[in-house]
Amino acid sequence: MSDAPLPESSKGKANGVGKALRTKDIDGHDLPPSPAPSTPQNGRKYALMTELVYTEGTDQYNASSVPIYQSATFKQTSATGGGGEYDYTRSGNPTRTHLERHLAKIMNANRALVVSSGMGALDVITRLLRPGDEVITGDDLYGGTNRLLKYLAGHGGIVVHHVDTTDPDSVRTVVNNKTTMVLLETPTNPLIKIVDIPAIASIVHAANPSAIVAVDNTMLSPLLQNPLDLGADVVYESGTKYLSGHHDLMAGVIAINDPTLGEKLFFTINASGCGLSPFDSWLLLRGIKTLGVRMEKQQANAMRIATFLESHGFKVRYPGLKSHPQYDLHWSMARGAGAVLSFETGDVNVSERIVESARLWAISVSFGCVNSLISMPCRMSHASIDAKTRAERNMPEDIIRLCVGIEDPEDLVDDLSRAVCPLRPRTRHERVDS
Ligand SMILES: Cc1ncc(COP(=O)(O)O)c(C=O)c1O
Ligand SMILES: N[C@@H](CCSC[C@H](N)C(=O)O)C(=O)O
Repeated sequence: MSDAPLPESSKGKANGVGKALRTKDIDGHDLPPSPAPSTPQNGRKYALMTELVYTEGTDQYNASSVPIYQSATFKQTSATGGGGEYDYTRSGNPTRTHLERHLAKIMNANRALVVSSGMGALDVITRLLRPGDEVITGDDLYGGTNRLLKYLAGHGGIVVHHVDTTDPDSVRTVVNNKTTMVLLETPTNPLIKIVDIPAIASIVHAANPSAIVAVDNTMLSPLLQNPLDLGADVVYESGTKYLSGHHDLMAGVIAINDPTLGEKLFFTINASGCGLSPFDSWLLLRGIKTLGVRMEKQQANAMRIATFLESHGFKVRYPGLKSHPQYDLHWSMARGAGAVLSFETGDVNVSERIVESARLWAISVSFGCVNSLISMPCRMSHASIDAKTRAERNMPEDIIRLCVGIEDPEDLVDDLSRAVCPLRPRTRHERVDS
C-alpha cells in the first residue's frame, strides 16, 4: 500500500463547498485544480428519503435540474495561477462534483468519488496495493471482482486469500502484518451469504491498524446499509445497479471518511482518467432521486416472490426470509433485505428450462433495474470463475438468481409459476402421498 506522505495542504482541511484544492500530489507534483471534497456535515441532515431528492445548487439561473457541464476544458483567468475551480474534466467537472457531494451525504461519508464503472471503482481501490501485499476476501463474490483479484495475484505480486468470510474466525486465522486490504461483500453475490462487517473490521484493525477494510455495498445500496458506519474504511458500489436503477449507464462509486485516503484515491482517478463523464454523472444524479421508491417496491416484490418460491418447496436464499440462516446478523447491519434472491432446483437442466420459460423476467446479467431479471450465475455473471474453482467453493451450478423489479407482483408470480410449477421439486407431502 502506498505510504507516500500527503501534502501538508491537504491534511485535515475542512474544505468548503465551491473551493478548489491547489496542492501537491502524492509524488510532489503540482495538481491541477480539483473540487474540494464534500462537506455533508455543514448543512442540516434530513431523513435519507428526503436527502435522496434534495439537492443544493449554486447554479446562476437556479436550475432545478443540475446542469450538464459537457465541457472537457475550463478557461482560466491567469496563465500562472489558473484561478478557476476546474481546468479539465478528467481532473474535475461541476456535474460530477455535484454528484459526488450528493453521494457523500447519502452514504454518510466525508467524501465520495465517482468513476466509470463498479469494476473501475475496485480498480482504483486496489491500486493502493503494492507487490507482496496480502488481500483477504470471500469465497463467494462477484465474478468480475474475483477476476480482477486473480489478475492482481498473477501480474501484481499480490497474495489473495479467499476464505469463508461468513466466519470471522477464518479471517482471524489469515490476517497478519502484510494484510493491507480486506474486501467484503454482504449479501454476497450470488449465494446471498451475510458477512459480519463490525466483527471482521475489529479483528482486522486490531491485527493491523493500517489495513483497509473495503466493502462492496452494491447489493443493498446506501438506502439499506452504510458499511462506513459499521467499521469499514472504504465502501464502493456499482452505480450501474440500484443507484441508477434503469440500466442506462455504467458507474462506480467510492466513499471514504479519511481525507488522506480520499486524496490517494482521487490521485489515481485523475492519473488514470476513469472519472465519470458529465452526462453519466447527470443520469446517475437523476436515478438516485428515485432510489427510495424503487427499492421499497422492489423489496416488497422480492419478499412476495421469495415466499412464493419457498412455499413451493425451493431452497430460497433471501435475507428477508426468517429461514435465512443469518437473518439476525443481516438485520443487525441493514435496514432492508434488498431485492436479489437466489434458489436452487437440484438440476441444472431444470434450472435452464425455468429460466428460459419465463417471459416477463428477462434473461440478463446485472440487478437493481426497475424490470425483473432472471439468470444462471454459473453460466452468466460468474462464468469467469472457472468450473473447478466454482466446485471448490461449493457454488451450486443449478442456482438461479432473481433480481426483482417494480412490476405488479401478481404478474411476476404468475409468470414465474408458469415457468416453475411443472418443474418444481415435490413437497414432502406430495412425496409421501405418491
Ligand atoms: C456485487 C458487484 N460488485 C461490483 C460489480 C461491478 O460493477 P460494474 O458492472 O458497474 O462494473 C458488480 C456487477 O457488475 C457486482 O455485482
Ligand atoms: N460479461 C460480464 C458479466 C457482467 S455480470 C454483471 C453483474 N455484476 C451481475 O452480477 O449480474 C463480465 O464478464 O464482467
